[in-house]
Amino acid sequence: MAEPILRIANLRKSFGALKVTDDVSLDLRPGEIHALIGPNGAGKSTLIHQICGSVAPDTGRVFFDGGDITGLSPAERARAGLGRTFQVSTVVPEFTALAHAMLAVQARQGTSFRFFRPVALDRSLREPALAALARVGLEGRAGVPAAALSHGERRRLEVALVLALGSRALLMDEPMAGMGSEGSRELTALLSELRREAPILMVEHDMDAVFALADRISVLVYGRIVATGTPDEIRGDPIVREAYLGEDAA
Ligand SMILES: Nc1ncnc2c1ncn2[C@@H]1O[C@H](COP(=O)(O)OP(=O)(O)OP(=O)(O)O)[C@@H](O)[C@H]1O
Repeated sequence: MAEPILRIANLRKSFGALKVTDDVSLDLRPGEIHALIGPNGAGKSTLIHQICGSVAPDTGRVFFDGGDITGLSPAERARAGLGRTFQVSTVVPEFTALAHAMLAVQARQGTSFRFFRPVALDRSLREPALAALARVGLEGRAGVPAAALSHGERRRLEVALVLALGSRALLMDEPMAGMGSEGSRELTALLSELRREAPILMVEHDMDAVFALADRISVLVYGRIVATGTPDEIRGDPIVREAYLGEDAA
C-alpha cells in the first residue's frame, strides 16, 4: 500500500474543559478521497484547522510528505503543497476568475510584487492560470468577475486556485454546502477526477456525496474517531449507526 501523503498522529485539542479533538490519528493516501463525517459540534472543522495550521494542537503531530509540519504556519504548509479551499467570495469580488488564478500562480512562483511588469500582461502567469481554469471547466468564464460567477462556479474557482498554487493534497471543509443538485453533481464529478492529482481530505455533511465519492470514511463523535473504513464498512458498522447515521443508513 502506498505511503500516506498526510498523517495525523494523536492530535489533542481542548477549549477549556471541552475536549474537541481527543487523540485523533488518521491518514490520507495518494489517489484517495477520505471523508470525515460526524454530528454537529463533533470537532471536524477544528481538526481541519489544526491540519492546515490555523489552530495549534495541544499535543500530537502532523506529517506531510514525510516531513513533520506541526510547527509550520498555514502559509508555510500551503507552500509545502498542502492546499485548503477557501471562499473566493471573501477575496476580491471585482477581480475576474483569471485574475484570481494568475495571483495564485504568482504566489506559487514566489514573486509577490512585480512593479514593472503588470500582472495582466504576464504570459508566464496567464498560461498556467488558464490551464487551472480549464482543469475545472471554467475556461469560458475567465473574464468574469468572481462576484458574477454562480455559487457552483465559485466553488470550482476555489479548486482551480488550489491547483494553481501547486497543492499536492487538499483539505476541504464542506465543499458541497449551499450547492443545488446540478452543482453538486458537477462538483462530485470534478472531485472524483481530481483525487488522482491531489488526494482530498474533506469534511462533508452531504451523505450522498460522501458515499458516492469517498474511498474511506472516518467518523468523528465528540472529538474521537469511532470508525474508519470503506463506505460499505461504515454503512454496516453498528457503532456508527448508533452514534451517527441512524436508520437512514440502511
Ligand atoms: N475557538 C473556540 N473556542 C471555544 N470553543 C470552540 C472553538 N472552536 C470550536 N469550539 C467548539 O468546539 C466544538 C467543535 O466545533 P467544530 O466547529 O470543530 O465542530 P464541527 O464538527 O465542525 O461542527 P459542524 O458540523 O456543526 O460544523 C463545538 O462545541 C464548538 O463550539
